[in-house]
Amino acid sequence: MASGADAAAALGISGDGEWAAACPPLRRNLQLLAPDEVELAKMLLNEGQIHLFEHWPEPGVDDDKKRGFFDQVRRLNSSYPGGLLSYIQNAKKLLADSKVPSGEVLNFGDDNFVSLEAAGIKEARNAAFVLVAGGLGERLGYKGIKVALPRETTTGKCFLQHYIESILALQEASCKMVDDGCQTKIPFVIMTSDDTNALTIKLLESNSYFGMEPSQVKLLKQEKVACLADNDARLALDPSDKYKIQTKPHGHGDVHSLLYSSGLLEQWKSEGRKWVLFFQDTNGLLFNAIPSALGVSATKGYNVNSLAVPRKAKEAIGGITKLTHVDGRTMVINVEYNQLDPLLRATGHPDGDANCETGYSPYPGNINQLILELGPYIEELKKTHGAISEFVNPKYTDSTKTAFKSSTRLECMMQDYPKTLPPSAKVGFTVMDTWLAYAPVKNNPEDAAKVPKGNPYHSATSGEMAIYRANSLILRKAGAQIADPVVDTFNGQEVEVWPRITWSPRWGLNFKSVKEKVHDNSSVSQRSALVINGQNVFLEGLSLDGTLIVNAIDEAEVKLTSHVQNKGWIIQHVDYKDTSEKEEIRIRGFKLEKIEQLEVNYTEPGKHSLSA
Ligand SMILES: O=c1ccn([C@@H]2O[C@H](COP(=O)(O)OP(=O)(O)O[C@H]3O[C@H](CO)[C@H](O)[C@H](O)[C@H]3O)[C@@H](O)[C@H]2O)c(=O)[nH]1
Repeated sequence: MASGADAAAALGISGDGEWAAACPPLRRNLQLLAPDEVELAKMLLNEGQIHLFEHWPEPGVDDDKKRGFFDQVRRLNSSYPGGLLSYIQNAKKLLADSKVPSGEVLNFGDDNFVSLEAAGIKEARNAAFVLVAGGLGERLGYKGIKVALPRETTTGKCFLQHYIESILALQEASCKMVDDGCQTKIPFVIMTSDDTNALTIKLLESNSYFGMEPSQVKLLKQEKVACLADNDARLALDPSDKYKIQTKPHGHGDVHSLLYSSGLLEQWKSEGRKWVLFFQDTNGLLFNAIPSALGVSATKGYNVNSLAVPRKAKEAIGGITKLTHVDGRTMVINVEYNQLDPLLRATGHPDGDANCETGYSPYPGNINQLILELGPYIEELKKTHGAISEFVNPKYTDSTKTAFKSSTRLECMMQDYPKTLPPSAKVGFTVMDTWLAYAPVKNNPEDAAKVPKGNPYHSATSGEMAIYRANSLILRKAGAQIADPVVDTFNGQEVEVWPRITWSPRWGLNFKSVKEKVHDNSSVSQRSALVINGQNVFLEGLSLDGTLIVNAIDEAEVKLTSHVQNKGWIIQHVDYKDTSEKEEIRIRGFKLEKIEQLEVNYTEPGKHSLSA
C-alpha cells in the first residue's frame, strides 16, 4: 500500500490536506491514507459524514484500526451499485420519503372559504359524481346496505337520499349561476357489487330515485376475484362448494377500470364535463366539503385533489404523505393506515405513527373523497385501462408465514390512482376540519367502544351526533345562538349531544346561503330539534325550545320570528344487544321519543311568517 506522502504526490495535491480542514482529526491522519482512501474520505466529508472521523486519535495510535476502517469502507463502496456515494444519496432520498406534503388548509367560514365555495358551485355543473358502494361493511356488521342507513334519525333520511338531494341542490345552484341558464343534469354513478347491487336498485326504485331522473343514475357492478389458498397462489375452492372457486371483493380501486370500460368518461368529456368526484358510502358530512374542495381543484388546477382532515395517530384512515422514489421522483399519495406505522419506523422515525405537538399526526387523514380532472384522467386511463397497483394482505397462521388463516386475494384501492401518474401531474390535497367534513359509519358498537380515548368512534352513534354538531356550529358561525351540548354515553361511547338541527341540502348548500337566512336574534335550546325542508326559510328571531319542523315549497318565503315551545322529542338510550329494537336503532344506541312537536307546512307561494 502506498504511503500517505506517495498518495499526496500521486494525486498532485498539496500535503497540507486543505480539503480535510473541516475535520482536523482526519487531516492529521492523512499520511496513513492510500490514494483511493483519500478519494473515499473526500466523498464521505462531502456527504456529511464528518462524525466518522471526529474521534480519530493522533497518528501512531490505533493506526491498524484506521486502516481497517477504510478496508470496510472500500468493501461497502464496491459492493453497492454506484458505490457508497449512491447508497448515501439514495438513503437520503428515502429518508425524506415520509416528509409531510403541503396542501390547501381551509378554515370554515372565512373569506377564502366562502369564495372557494362559490367557485366550486360554479364548477359543479361540469362535474360527475361517483359513489363507491360495493363494500359489505363487515366492520359495521349491518345486514342491509350502508347507504340505506339513516344519516340521522330526526328526519330518518338515508345516506343515499342525502347524497342525491345534495347533488341536485348543487346542480340547481350551479345552473343558476349561468346567465342564460343551463339544463345540465349532473351524472351520478354508483359502483355496486353482488353484495349490494340488488338492494341498491331496490332502494332507488322504491323511492323514485329520491327525485333524481333515473337516466341520471348509472350503476356499475364490480366483480369479485378468485381467492388464493397459499403462497404459491393456488386458487381456493369455496369451503361450501368444492366445485366452485371462492371469490372475494377486489377493493374500491375497481372503480377506475369500470369507469374506463363503461365509456362514460368519454361521454362526459363530449358533454364538456371537467371533474369526476369520488366518494364513499357513509360520510354524512361530506357534502359540507364538496363546494370548497371543488373550488380548490378549479382554482389550483389540480389533476388530483384528495380531501383530508387532521388525523390522530393510529386512526383507521390512510395518511397523506409525500413519498420520494430512489430516482428522486416524488408523489403525494395515501399510505394506508396499517402500512403507515411500519413505513415510518423503517425510514428513520423510531416512534412510528405518532402525534406531533399539534396533538395530531403530521400526515393528514385521507377521507377518500377524490376530485379528478376529467381530461388528464382519461389520458391516464388510456394507458393503464384503469388498472390500479394491487396488494395482498394474507393473515398467516404463524411466524413461518406459510399457511394462511383463511384464503386471501389481491386487492386495490381507488386512492392509489396517482401512483402511475407522471411527475408533471398536479396532485394536491385539501384539509378541512373533521367536525365539518368527516364522520363515517364504519364500526360496530362493540369495536367503537374500544377505540382509544380521544380517537373518533366512526360508529352510527358518532356519525349521527356529528351531523347535529356540524349544523349547530354552522348556525353559530352564521350568528344564531345555539346552546352548548351535553355529554352522554350511548353503547359505551361518550359523545356530545347538540340540538338536533337538520336541513335539506337545498336550504344550506354553502355557508353564504346559510348566513343569508340566519339572523343573530335566533336561538335554539339544547333539548330542541329543528328540521328545515325548504329553500326560503329564514330564522328571524326564532327562539326554539322543543321540536319544530318546517316544510315549505320553494315559492314560499317563510320567516320564523317567534318563540316556539313544546315538550319536544326526548332521546332515549337503547342497548345494542336489545333485539326488540330495529338494527338501525340498536347500532346507534338511542332513539327519539316523539312527545310533542310543531310541524308547519307552507304549500302556497308568497310571504309567510311563523309568529306567536
Ligand atoms: O370492494 C370494495 C370495497 C369497498 N368498497 C367501498 O369503498 C368504500 C370504502 O370502504 P371501507 O369503508 O371499508 O374503507 P376503509 O375504512 O378500509 O378505508 C378507506 O376509507 C378511509 C376513510 O374513510 C380511508 O380513506 C382509507 O384510506 C380508505 O382506504 C366504501 O364506500 C365501500 O362500500 C367498494 O365499493 N368495493
